[in-house]
Amino acid sequence: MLGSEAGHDMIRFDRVVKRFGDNVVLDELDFSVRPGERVTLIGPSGSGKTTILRLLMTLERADGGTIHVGEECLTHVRRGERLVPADEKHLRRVRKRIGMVFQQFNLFPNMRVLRNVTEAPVHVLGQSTEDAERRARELLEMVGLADKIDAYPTQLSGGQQQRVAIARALAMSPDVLLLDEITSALDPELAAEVLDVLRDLARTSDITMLCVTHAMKFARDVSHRVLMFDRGKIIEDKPPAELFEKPEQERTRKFLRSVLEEA
Ligand SMILES: Nc1ncnc2c1ncn2[C@@H]1O[C@H](COP(=O)(O)OP(=O)(O)OP(=O)(O)O)[C@@H](O)[C@H]1O
Repeated sequence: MLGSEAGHDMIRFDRVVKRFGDNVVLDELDFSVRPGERVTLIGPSGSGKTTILRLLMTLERADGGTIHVGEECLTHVRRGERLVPADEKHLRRVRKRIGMVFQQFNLFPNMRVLRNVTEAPVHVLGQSTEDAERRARELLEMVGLADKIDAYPTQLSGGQQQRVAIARALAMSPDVLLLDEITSALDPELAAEVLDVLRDLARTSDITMLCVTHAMKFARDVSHRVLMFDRGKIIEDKPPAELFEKPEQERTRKFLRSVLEEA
């Protein structure tokens, strides 16, 4: 399925297969996320959650199936009547539409905060420095760091660095924001600051978000849907209140108990 046939989903996986050697991590996985929806992936370590985000970032290639982001197919391009695997040029174009925030902030250490946020809009999207800086200041204000624009990343706390990373991802005006365990490297107090920013973002914008987290409170407060993964398959897909209060599967109950014990 390609282009407009993909319908109205913002993210769509159709029978996606991903293997690492003999390890079949995703086995014909289907799922979709609608525009503006915030979806959280939960599940035990090794169940394939990060692999899904990496496929969307085109950091990994699928071994089978198709992935769409909006109208764009990430996995294939059409050549005449044929579908062929997407080439690097196509991937570069699609990648711009996807924002990602990682556990380990990954800021440019030699650049001040403002430049961290303007770098990609200027060099990848071709925005003027003036426009990019205006937008960066707005975003840094939104994440509560208007007074840190001249600081270097090492002068900031982990929570502040992560908030810069969120502003940096949003500066590209992505269609989709992917968040991979973004609070796991932070102390609870700093994690709370980051989660507050995301709660605000969820309240004030209609950006589509796909998150992997062990922070169940965040999943509950921010998501429209929570998908429980086990061994590369979705075993429950429900609004958070329902999933957390009335999990149907024993596997989900066991996982939720283990996460609560850790907290
Ligand atoms: N680059 C790689 N090479 C080989 N195996 C990999 C690679 N990346 C992931 N895997 C394997 O794929 C499986 C799924 O990993 P993935 O990181 O997606 O799980 P996860 O659900 O995100 O786990 P966690 O909660 O620990 O981050 C694991 O068995 C992992 O060992």
